[in-house]
Amino acid sequence: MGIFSCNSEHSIIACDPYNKKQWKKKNNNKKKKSQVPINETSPIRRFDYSDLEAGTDGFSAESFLGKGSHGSVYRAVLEQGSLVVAVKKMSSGDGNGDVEIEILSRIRSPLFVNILGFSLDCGGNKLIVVEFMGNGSLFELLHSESRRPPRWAVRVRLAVQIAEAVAVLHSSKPPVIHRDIKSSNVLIDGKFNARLGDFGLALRGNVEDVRVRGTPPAGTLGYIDPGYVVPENLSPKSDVFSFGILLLEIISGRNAIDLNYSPSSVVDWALPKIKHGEFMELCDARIGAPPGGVSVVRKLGVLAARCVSSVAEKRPAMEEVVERLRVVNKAMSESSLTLEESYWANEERIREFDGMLDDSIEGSFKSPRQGIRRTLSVRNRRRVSSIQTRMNSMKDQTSSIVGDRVNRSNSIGSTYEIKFGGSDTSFFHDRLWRARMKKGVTVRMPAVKLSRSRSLDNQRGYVFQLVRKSSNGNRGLDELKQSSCSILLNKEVFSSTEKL
Ligand SMILES: Nc1ncnc2c1ncn2[C@@H]1O[C@H](COP(=O)(O)OP(=O)(O)OP(=O)(O)O)[C@@H](O)[C@H]1O
Repeated sequence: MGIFSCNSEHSIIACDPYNKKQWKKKNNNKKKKSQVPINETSPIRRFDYSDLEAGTDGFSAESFLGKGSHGSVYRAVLEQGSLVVAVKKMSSGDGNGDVEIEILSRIRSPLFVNILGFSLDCGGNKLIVVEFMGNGSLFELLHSESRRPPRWAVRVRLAVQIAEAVAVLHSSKPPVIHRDIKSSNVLIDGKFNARLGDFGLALRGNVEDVRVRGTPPAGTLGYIDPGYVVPENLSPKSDVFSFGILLLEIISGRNAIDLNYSPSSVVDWALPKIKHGEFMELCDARIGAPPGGVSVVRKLGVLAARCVSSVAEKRPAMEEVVERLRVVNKAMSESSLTLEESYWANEERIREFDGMLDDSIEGSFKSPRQGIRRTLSVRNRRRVSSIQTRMNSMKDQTSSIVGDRVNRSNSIGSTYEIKFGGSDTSFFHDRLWRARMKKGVTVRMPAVKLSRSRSLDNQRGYVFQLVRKSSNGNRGLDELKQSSCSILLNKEVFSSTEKL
């Protein structure tokens, strides 16, 4: 039986002498290390080390993205700025890079952080080049104090995508078991989609395979299946266990293991609450109840509890997890669609929302010159019973968001850019938007577009600065409507960004 070694919050690997020898032999074999296991048809390429060095400014602190147990990760800008990648500089002698290259060169999916290629430095150490994920890791998203915690709609959507990624692995032939599913291995791409990454511990093959059976248990403390203590116990259900922990983390915003709490393990903390039906206590206190209320939390909590069952056979297969999460996702989006949630759905979809608000808002405007102030109101208060088909219908029709619903209507008039400022910066907490706002650049706010409506028409020549008055954590038009936002005018900027 293996001895567990643990490196703080990082991955742990259990070794027995036989395998230790095997791994050592593999890693000491320089010739072998430089032979990247790719075949003729592999989609991955070999990058020049000098290009990676130049693209990261000599692996400078500015390009540094983070450090894991297997090395450091850098952002590299290549090919005259047309290609942005992440470069994983593996610690010398780390065999996980080989595993990652081998697995990722065989399976690709938009749900993964895909490999683009590799490189070797002059010492023969491996560098892996993977897709760059512009929005950091799920761990940072959930736990960073400097970012606003993601809303429910975002959390459930990300959970669906992670589950789908794991299901793709398990259903591939032969199956792949990731063995290190955790929030820091889920990265968020530029469109705010979850991507499963870090395949350094993954195993490809059927559980009966000698190679799989001969590989010592590995994973991360807090996420690893407690039943996976000998190689023979490995199955896709170990990934299901880790996913269950991740789901509890997503629901509660709690770390898998947090010594500030008692009990420190999120499972030990959550399971009694689920058992006693105290579902709302699972919710991340920073965001409160989800749209759909207790029924949604119950579904999520019960699913997570099944995933972390101590009996592996009782855990659902990943396909079932995906199905159940999709149901929750659908139920939630039918309960309510706030503007911010729509925004988080992803930027591309939001672009499709363009024009939706035409004819739906009249402003509360205070002109610096005239000193006139009017109350913001939502003009069109029609409600529809369902928003089920909203995404499909957006491509060919323009719509309007009214309250928390989407109505289809004909778009009228043109729209204006909005300059953010003042207290409104908290409205969007996406890192990118914040960065842009910090720089004082005028950005287009996708969720609130103002038509050249009656109230605006005679006030052309201004940029509208949205000032949120609500102190209860504005979450979108629904609250925008209720909290009587006002819009201030700023002539100078508007004149250069008048029309979209
Ligand atoms: N493709 C990527 N794009 C952008 N940032 C990345 C990418 N891959 C990793 N990072 C950043 O680098 C950090 C370190 O990643 P890495 O995968 O090496 O370690 P980890 O997952 O945090 O820890 P461990 O190695 O213990 O699993 C991540 O937390 C993330 O912030």
